[in-house]
Amino acid sequence: MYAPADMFAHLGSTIGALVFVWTIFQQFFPYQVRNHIEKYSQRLVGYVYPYIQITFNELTGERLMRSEAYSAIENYLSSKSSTQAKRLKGDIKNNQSLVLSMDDHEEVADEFKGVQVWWASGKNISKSQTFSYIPVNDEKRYYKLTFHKRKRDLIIGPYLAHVLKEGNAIKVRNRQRKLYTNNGSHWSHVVFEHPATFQTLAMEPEKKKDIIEDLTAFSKAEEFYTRIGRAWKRGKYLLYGPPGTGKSTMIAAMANLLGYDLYDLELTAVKDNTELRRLLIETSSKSIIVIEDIDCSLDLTGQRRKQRKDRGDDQEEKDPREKVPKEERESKPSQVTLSGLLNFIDGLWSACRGERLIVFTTNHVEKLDAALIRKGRMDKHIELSYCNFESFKVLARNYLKVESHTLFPTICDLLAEVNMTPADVAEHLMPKTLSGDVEICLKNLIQALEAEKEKKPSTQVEAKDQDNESSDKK
Ligand SMILES: Nc1ncnc2c1ncn2[C@@H]1O[C@H](COP(=O)(O)OP(=O)(O)OP(=O)(O)O)[C@@H](O)[C@H]1O
Ligand SMILES: [Mg+2]
Repeated sequence: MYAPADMFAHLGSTIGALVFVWTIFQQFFPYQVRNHIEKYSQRLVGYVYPYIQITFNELTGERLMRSEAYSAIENYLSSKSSTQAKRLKGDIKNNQSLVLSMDDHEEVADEFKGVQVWWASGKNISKSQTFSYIPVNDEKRYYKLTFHKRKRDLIIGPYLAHVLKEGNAIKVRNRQRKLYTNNGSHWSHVVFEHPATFQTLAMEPEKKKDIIEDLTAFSKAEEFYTRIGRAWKRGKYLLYGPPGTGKSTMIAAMANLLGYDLYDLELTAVKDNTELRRLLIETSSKSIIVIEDIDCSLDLTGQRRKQRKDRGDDQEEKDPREKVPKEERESKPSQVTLSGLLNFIDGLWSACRGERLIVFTTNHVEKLDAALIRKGRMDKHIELSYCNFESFKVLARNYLKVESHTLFPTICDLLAEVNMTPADVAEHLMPKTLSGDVEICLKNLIQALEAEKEKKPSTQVEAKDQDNESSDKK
């Protein structure tokens, strides 16, 4: 055995000797001979070395574009790198989260169906010496995959497909999402950054769980549909409830849960069915198309509503919560019809790939034509309603960070009697001072609920009765 100092001295002299031999070899053997020797020595190594290596370069093609495979592998390896590699590189992608990847000349191991593989990162530095004032980056990075040659079929086939699929899925999750709005017949977009999540959404836990499960099942059904050879099923949701009950908030939470883009389709700006068709075709996959306030944005009920109006029993203008004034709607008759909309939704996309979710919202579900909401046309009807005690507890947790309080029973009783939207409850729970005294906020809410109770006892009772009626119908 060598002592450590001796060992280093020995190693040093061995390396020195090897460098010397290599220099002599390069000097005295012409290029062709060297090439031959290298070729045969590699072949010789191939007979004894039982591993296969595949290199994935970062830059490919003539124009040296960034390879999609390389970035998918980088994403795939990011979680493994952060637990295994000793030297890491950090970067913030899409203004969102910190993404870690392994630094050059690091190695991480992975396992697939019991088979071990190794990924190593490396870089080649180009020898071309061009003179330039601007520093030229001549480093060419790559990932090298090493595995046993007996497992060739498994790794080249299923494993690499798995790596690319997972890597792309991570990319979709981390990508910067967009909120599109149609400006007449064209989509324009801004970055979508809404903080809403299902966790912060005030709603009965059971109902919330059911929606989350439905959405997750929808987003994962792609493989199933491809396997059975059917066109991708589109999810159609109808969200209804009074203003301020969280319909728009829930749509943002859906987009955040699934990692989808949002298309806010303003139907009043769409001239006719042809324009609507173009807008819908232009939407990308993995997106949610939102059509807000369908009862106001279109004459969706077509003839039926007209006939009712002729009979003189149209109650619309009496409703103070109507969003678009009636005159405005009449002065701008939209050519988009109910049948046009339903036909597109049901037929058009059967030829397109990719997941799309369509969400309609309305404050007045009772005004919609039965054809639009009948079973089969919509996959799910979700009612968002006034704040009850369960929803209040979510808001109290979000705004005040409290799970329980001596004032909770009073609030529970009041909420059972008074209709207040989650938006209004949230407004009262918003701490007015930096110290955010919980008791002051809860007392504010109690005061507001009591004032509401005093104010309109008859209206509240009517509204409750109506609620009961509509839930009986369902
Ligand atoms: N269920 C809820 N959970 C959490 N916050 C809510 C909820 N409902 C409303 N809010 C709060 O109230 C605000 C208004 O809610 P939102 O815009 O989602 O209501 P809406 O149902 O879409 O109303 P409208 O029918 O007028 O479009 C939101 O910014 C949110 O902070
Ligand atoms: Mg809304």
